Amino acid sequence: MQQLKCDLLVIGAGSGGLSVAAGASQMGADVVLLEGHKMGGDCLNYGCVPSKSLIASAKAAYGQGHTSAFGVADQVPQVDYAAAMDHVAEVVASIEPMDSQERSEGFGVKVIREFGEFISPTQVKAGDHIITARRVVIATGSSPLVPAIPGLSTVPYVTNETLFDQRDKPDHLLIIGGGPIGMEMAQAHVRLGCKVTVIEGARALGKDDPELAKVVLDSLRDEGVEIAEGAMVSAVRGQAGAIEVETKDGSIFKGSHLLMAVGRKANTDRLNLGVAGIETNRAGILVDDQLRTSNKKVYAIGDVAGGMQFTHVAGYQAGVIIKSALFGLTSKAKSNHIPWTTYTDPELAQVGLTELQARDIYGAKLEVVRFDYHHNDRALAERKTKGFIKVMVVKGRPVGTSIVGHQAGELISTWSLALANGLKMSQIAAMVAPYPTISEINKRVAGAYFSPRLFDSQNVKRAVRFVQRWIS
Ligand SMILES: Cc1cc2nc3c(=O)[nH]c(=O)nc-3n(C[C@H](O)[C@H](O)[C@H](O)COP(=O)(O)OP(=O)(O)OC[C@H]3O[C@@H](n4cnc5c(N)ncnc54)[C@H](O)[C@@H]3O)c2cc1C
Ligand SMILES: NC(=O)c1ccc[n+]([C@@H]2O[C@H](COP(=O)([O-])OP(=O)(O)OC[C@H]3O[C@@H](n4cnc5c(N)ncnc54)[C@H](O)[C@@H]3O)[C@@H](O)[C@H]2O)c1
Repeated sequence: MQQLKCDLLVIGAGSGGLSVAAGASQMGADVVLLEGHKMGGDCLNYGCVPSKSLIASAKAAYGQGHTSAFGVADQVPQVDYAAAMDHVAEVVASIEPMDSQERSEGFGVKVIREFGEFISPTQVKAGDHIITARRVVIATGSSPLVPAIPGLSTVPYVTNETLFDQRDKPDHLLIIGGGPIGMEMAQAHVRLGCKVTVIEGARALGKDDPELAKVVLDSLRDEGVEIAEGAMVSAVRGQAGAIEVETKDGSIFKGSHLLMAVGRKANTDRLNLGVAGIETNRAGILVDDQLRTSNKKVYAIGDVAGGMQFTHVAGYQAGVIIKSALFGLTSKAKSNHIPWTTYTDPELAQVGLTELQARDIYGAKLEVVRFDYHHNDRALAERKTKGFIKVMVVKGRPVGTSIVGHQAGELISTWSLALANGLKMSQIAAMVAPYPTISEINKRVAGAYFSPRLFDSQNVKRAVRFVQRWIS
């Protein structure tokens, strides 16, 4: 056994772990990073990158069939599913160097390609190394949850970890779960020429404002995706090419392939957390607002910490703990300014409170302002007029923003900035956006907040009449 000592031991080289290790090492800490599987974790290998790359193929296919409104004849897209998946693999490969062992080593990090497990509150064993660290960061991510549905273990199915290895185009893809994975992959596959059925036990896109989710779901249905909601799966049977999914009410859905997308399970199994006094619940490792576990020398970040499960959250949390682990400063993680986007077409983006949440908290003090895409000139030029923004405002400051429409994921960052810094609607209204851009929507919705105050106010009208009498 080789004994190692370090300032910071990071377990898991995904979105969170890579950021902590690189940041801490470049600031002078002695860092060891463990990775038992692929460098880059879920986001690079099985998550964000492959899914957005496949969505890009699907968008290209859809685009070919929808050009006539622009004066260019529609084409029937000739989709080569295997080639689309090869494009996905190429994109992953092009990003791999950014997350590689060599890059981390370039920052001075010692990388050990082994799974780690605690053998004491401050010691972790990885292969033939025992590492003693001043502070440990657990960033081991999550895996697809595969529930014990009767019959599931007897049929072939894919998860996000195997979907992108597939080269045979599914004739009819059944997807269990209508969350972001299910809905993004449903639209991608229908656009690539597959029949698609989504079977969702509750409400599809259930974490988002239902008014906005409906715009996305209607679009997907218009494109041919069958979406069954309130359809909890109770049994699965069949064989490759002929799969049947049964729901609690006795409905049966038939398809050729099956994708399981029913949520995530925190990667804690291999860690031997008990020996380190680290507590967990169903969602993952329990952390306080400084991301410390019940063992105060150990932090947990990213998906394994059971909160919002996004790459940008893991990256943000990495920054939070670097401050406290390296400089001993109190550093708290906030969540009110964390946005998320589901990359369907139209996109669906949220930051802060939804309308329902804001109404629960603020009641009559809440004002909701809206602006529709069809009033935006660029959206009209591009024929992307579906969608709207709504901003929840309390005493002149936004407390949440929801956007459904073209580039919603790009537009939402402005509102994260506003929430992170407690900006007022007047500060958003003071911004000037270039004409004609989709981003004018952000300014116009702030304008919509002030319009009734300016244009419907008798006081303003009286003041203008008064001043006009006196100026020459
Ligand atoms: C299909 C899909 C699409 C997604 N799309 C988006 C998106 O568009 N935008 C977005 O923000 N998020 C997206 N996500 C979520 C995003 O991928 C995760 O939130 C993010 O990867 C979490 O980062 P992490 O560092 O917590 O974990 P990971 O990136 O998963 O890294 C964890 C690493 O730890 C390693 N590991 C586990 N146990 C051990 C151990 N004991 N010892 C050593 N190493 C270990 C694993 O092998 C892995 O490499 C998507 C997820 C999926 C599944
Ligand atoms: N664009 C993005 O940022 C993006 C994209 C994909 C995934 N992600 C991340 O990955 C996480 C996981 O995504 P997900 O879609 O797997 O999970 P999810 O938890 O968001 O959705 C899973 C869905 O499956 C349903 N379900 C569970 N059991 C079922 C059953 N037996 N029968 C029918 N339906 C059932 C649930 O009601 C839920 O709606 C997301 O929460 C998100 O954090 C992010």
